Amino acid sequence: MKHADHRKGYIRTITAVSIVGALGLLLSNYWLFLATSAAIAALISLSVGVVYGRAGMVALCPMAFAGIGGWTTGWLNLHTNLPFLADVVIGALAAVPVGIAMGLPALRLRGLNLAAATLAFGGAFAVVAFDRGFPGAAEHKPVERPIFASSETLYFFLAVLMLVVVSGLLNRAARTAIGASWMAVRDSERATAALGHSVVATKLLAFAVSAFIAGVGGALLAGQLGILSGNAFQPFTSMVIFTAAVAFGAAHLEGAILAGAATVFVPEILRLIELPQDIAPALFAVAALQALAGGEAGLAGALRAKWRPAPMAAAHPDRTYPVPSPALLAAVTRPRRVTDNSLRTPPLEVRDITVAYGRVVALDGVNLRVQSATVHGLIGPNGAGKSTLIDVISGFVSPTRGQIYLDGRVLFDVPPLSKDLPPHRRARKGIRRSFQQGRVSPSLTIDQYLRLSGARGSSDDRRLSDEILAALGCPAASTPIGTLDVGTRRLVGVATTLASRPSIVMLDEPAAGLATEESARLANVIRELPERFGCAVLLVEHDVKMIAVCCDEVTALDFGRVIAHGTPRSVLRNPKVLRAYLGGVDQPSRRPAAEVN
Ligand SMILES: Nc1ncnc2c1ncn2[C@@H]1O[C@H](COP(=O)(O)OP(=O)(O)OP(=O)(O)O)[C@@H](O)[C@H]1O
Repeated sequence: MKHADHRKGYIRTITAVSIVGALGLLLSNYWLFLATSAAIAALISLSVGVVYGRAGMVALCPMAFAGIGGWTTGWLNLHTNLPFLADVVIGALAAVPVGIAMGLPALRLRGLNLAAATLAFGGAFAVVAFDRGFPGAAEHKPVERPIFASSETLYFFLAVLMLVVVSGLLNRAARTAIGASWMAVRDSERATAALGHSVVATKLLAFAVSAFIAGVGGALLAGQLGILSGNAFQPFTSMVIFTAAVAFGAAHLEGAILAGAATVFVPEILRLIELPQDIAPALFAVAALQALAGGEAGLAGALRAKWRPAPMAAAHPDRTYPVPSPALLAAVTRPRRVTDNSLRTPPLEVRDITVAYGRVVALDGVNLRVQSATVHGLIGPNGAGKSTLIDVISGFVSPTRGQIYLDGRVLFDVPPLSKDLPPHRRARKGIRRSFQQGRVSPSLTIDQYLRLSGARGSSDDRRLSDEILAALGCPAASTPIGTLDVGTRRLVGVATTLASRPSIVMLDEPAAGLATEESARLANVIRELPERFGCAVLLVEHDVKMIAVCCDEVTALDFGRVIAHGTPRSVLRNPKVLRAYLGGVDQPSRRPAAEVN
């Protein structure tokens, strides 16, 4: 299989090199000039592919970043003796701080609002910086090309080489946790943070990389045209590149090439057949809408799905799991300090947690302790405060009062000492959770998801996580998550959580939406987690059967207060719990915050 893949790869490479070589040698200077423009436009489309295609943020200012790259390269070429390629790299780097600054609105804005902000930024930059003229324009001093790329043919080869190098680096990045975090943040920011990644850093890095790539495009444009004009970097050009990138799917190299070629050759063809060139942007906009109707991957994504169908998950009808090896158990269980006292330290304890959403008191002085290597159930009717408690522990909601202890150490304390760690830092400390809506990123393979979780760093980590996948009956790591059924995705979520060696695993209604049979299988897995992997589990579930089967201890909440705690049997028979689930005339109404004390 691998051999066949290698052979296909060689054939593709030889074909591509032959086509580029033939174009370079056979085309006239005029068509070569256009082909070079297309390669540069493809590079700028790749930059859109990073920030939109991968990270899902609508940024309409790629030409502003390209303009900074072009301006800086022109200035360096005019005023220093640095080699051309150094000018290009420094020019692209100059776009990075502006890219990061442009990423700041993306931390708060999304969709149309972000599009409007970035478009306005591109417009302002064009007026303030580019319309005043590029270096060398006033003196009519063009940027000097390097000797190795002095002719149109050689410059075309240089532009194509840059495109291939940048695309290769992006493909490599896609296989790391950073690349996976871009895709994950597009699917769910909360889930990305819960896996230990800062959403702020992930988004800003996507903007920085995108600005760098567009900056390389602008720098190459400076070498191609010699003297740049502000016309090339207007917001309208940004929108044309963006729509073409969306239509063709510029997250992939082939999509970026098609987008680059379309933005250059479609207007040219329209001119040759004596139609107005201005039709081209409208055509791209229609194509982009068409592509968005079929998903966000564009034409290239759709063709990839057709020609390279994702491997389907191997079926695990009976899910009989191999017993984990002692080495696996030792590796997964967090090393604890070996004193008698620390052996009794509960992995998670919350005291007096109080949360109010305006006048609604969601949690009112909740105390809960999850003992080492146990499953602790958290039950209660709708609105009892279960998810809020998990949100508080994982850092998504700040309580007004209370303390959280992780492995006996203070994680959060209000008042008097306020220690508040953001969700991604809590995840790195060993608090891992799932979400009610099941946010295991469908854009990633299991392997990428494990990387995102920090569970594929070393070869030992890889062996461990593969063994955990097998132990839970999950498919192989290369399987795309998008091809898995809901139940298997949940198991992948649990496996990923375990592979990151957490102190505490919090599962928020893992059986929601599962068929009875799937739910029973999942219950078996959860019940065995402490024994098989030595971890502690906090399980929020409405499925009473699952609670009875899985849990060592249960805490029941109602109206944000603990109404019962003990063994599953005692809690599930407790009259207060029965009343809370069945409702009744003696149910207290939810009291406003002002009345709590
Ligand atoms: N963001 C919010 N703003 C205002 N009120 C909220 C918010 N989130 C939750 N609440 C309220 O807090 C209370 C507790 O909600 P929570 O989602 O924690 O309950 P739950 O026990 O998890 O319910 P379910 O079983 O339906 O998921 C509810 O009254 C809910 O309406």
